[in-house]
Amino acid sequence: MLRWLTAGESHGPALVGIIEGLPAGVELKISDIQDALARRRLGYGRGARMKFEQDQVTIIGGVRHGLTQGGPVAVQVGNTEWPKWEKVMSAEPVDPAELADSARNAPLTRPRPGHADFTGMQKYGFDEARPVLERASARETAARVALGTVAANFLKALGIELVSHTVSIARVSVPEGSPVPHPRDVIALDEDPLRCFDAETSLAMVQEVDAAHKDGETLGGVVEVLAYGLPPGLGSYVHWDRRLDARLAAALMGIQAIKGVEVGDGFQTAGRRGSEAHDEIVRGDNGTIVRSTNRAGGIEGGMSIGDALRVRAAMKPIATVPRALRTIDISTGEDAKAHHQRSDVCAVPAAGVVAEAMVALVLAQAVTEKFGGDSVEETARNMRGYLAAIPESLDSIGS
Ligand SMILES: Cc1cc2nc3c(=O)[nH]c(=O)nc-3n(C[C@H](O)[C@H](O)[C@H](O)COP(=O)(O)O)c2cc1C
Ligand SMILES: C=C(O[C@@H]1CC(C(=O)O)=C[C@@H](OP(=O)(O)O)[C@H]1O)C(=O)O
Repeated sequence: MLRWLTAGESHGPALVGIIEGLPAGVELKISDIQDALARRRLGYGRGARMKFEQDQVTIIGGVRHGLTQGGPVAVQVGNTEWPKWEKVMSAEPVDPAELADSARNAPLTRPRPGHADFTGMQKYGFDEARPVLERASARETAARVALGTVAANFLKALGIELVSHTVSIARVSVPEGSPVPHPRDVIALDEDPLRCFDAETSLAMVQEVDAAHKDGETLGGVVEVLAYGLPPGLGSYVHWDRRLDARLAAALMGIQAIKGVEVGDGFQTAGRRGSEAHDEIVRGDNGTIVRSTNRAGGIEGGMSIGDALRVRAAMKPIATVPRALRTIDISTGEDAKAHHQRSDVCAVPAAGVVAEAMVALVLAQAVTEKFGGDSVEETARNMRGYLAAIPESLDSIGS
């Protein structure tokens, strides 16, 4: 089984990710991970930290001469700001006198609504929020994107490719029925300030972010991830926790600030009549069986159907609102304004890159389950054998 874990704090020395269960022979270079991390830093509306902090990537194990070896792959993403935090975040005990004048170490006793701060303090028995926010912070998503790169490289070797894009920022959305991007569009997408595939909508999104910034506000939005080249039959209908849609939903909901997930047309489908809700099975031009539409987002019965996969995730507005929200100072019991130093106005484009990484990890897990293999060649051979044995495979419309 493919599994993965991350460790590390937002202002610690580094984040670490480990992925275990991938076959040998997956191509992986440090620059692949650096490129993915650079994409995660993009996006109009991100805060000051993204400008000065760099992600320092080291592959600690599992890769030799650019190829995975079959063992766990461990990646470290160093925080370049660590020297400023060395005392505050030291793993070793520190003499309190050394921290007495440290503004960075000032107790965070005004928990921010919308964050893990207050309940985290109650649950773990802390008298301030620093230990909570250090791990709850979405800085951790850098490690997930690093691991997602390994998964995406594995999938690519099997002809499966992913792309993500921004569908809406606050109330500004791409028009319904707009073209969806393909992985070949990723350079154009990354050049767009909001990773939006529709230039006109992107301009309106920039204005929305500017207006929110001016008003001391923050914004959320919706991202979409597409995967092309999937074989039919990943996941299963036989049990709830084998369903591919359920596993994708859990992975997407596991991203900080994601509050809703849609598969295909999702909530819109609920408002349609049955005859307009599904994807009819018809003969394509070359005689193969195809779908007339892709409303289901490439999943039926908890399984990939061989058509393009399409999932969306809705992000709430950043909770550290400059126009600070009401809270209680836990040290005094008095009414107060929530702690605020700096923050992103909008991190939706970055969330799209993180969502892409999570989808890549879930798909890689489903592929290894279905096809096994200790080398990529063995996995590919098993997949080819399976596809050859399917009497009529699907050509995907729109891929
Ligand atoms: C890529 C990304 C960047 C984020 N940046 C910030 C930020 O700068 N400030 C902030 O308050 N929250 C930020 N968040 C969101 C918080 O981490 C999140 O709202 C918090 O963990 C609580 O959300 P939850 O209730 O879903 O866990 C970001 C989330 C993501 C995915
Ligand atoms: C550091 C990252 O995102 C951070 C996520 C985050 C949060 O509360 O989730 C808060 C901000 O950090 P800080 O409070 O130190 O300014 C973001 O910059 C990153 O994405 O690499």
